[in-house]
Amino acid sequence: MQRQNWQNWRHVFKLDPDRILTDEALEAVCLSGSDAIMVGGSSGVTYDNTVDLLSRIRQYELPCVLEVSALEAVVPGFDLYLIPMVLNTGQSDWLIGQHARAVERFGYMIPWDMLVPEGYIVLNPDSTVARITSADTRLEAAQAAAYAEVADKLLRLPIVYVEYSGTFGDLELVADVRRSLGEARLFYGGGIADAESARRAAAVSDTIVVGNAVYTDLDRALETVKAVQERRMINEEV
Ligand SMILES: CC(C)=CCC/C(C)=C/CC/C(C)=C/CC/C(C)=C/CC/C(C)=C/CC/C(C)=C/CC/C(C)=C/COP(=O)(O)OP(=O)(O)O
Ligand SMILES: O=P(O)(O)OC[C@@H](O)CO
Ligand SMILES: [Mg+2]
Repeated sequence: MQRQNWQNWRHVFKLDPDRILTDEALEAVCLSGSDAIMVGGSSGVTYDNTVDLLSRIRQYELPCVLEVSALEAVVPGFDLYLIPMVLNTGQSDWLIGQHARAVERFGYMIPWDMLVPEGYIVLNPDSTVARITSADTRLEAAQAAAYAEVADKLLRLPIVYVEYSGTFGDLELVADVRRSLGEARLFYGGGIADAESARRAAAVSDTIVVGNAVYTDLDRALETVKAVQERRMINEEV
């Protein structure tokens, strides 16, 4: 069980149970040297397609965590469960309402030490996640940093996730968010498609998340792992 290690992750691939990935592609992803696989998506995620993807990933040794986006698709057998809470949503359901219903439903079955909450700041207005959660994506850097500070210092969430799903984000904003954090780790996701974008995003965050590129240009997606590892080696030498 690898559940304690998430704080050291520098690179994660996010795989969507609702999208098709060949066995060869999955093998390349799982043997790439990435720190973990996160299973998740904001739509079309079901119990069956999540079980299917988990069982395929389990042929490999790397940690596999579920980012819960739908109550009916919570599947046992993952190493950890990441629980998104959208900080800049217009509807409290996506901040805490669905969570309360999950607790009503799963009750005493919840292994709390396997759950890690993530404070999401959703910033691409054209993403499915922004539409579903009615996120206020027009935040200035100072506003995003303030949300992050609340998450870190007041709510004490261990992860702040700057989510630009589908597009490469404003890295100056991301850097401002990072400066506002104390204990929380900063996850960045959105539009990382090659070594260069991975390097740039990794310079202003703790963990980078690569999703779409796996499905659109796998070879370049795989280069993102090496880019982050090179950076890690340089940091360890300094
Ligand atoms: C025994 C055992 C294992 C029991 C299970 C214990 C457990 C884990 C219980 C659940 C506890 C709990 C509190 C659950 C929360 C339930 C829930 C549904 C919360 C809401 C989460 C939320 C805010 C979802 C909104 C969407 C979101 C933020 C999804 C994250 C993934 C994401 C952003 C994907 C990218 O999406 P998109 O922009 O759409 O990109 P694609 O179009 O490419 O997909
Ligand atoms: O799909 P991309 O744009 O790589 O984004 C990754 C991840 O942050 C999505 O939740
Ligand atoms: Mg999806």
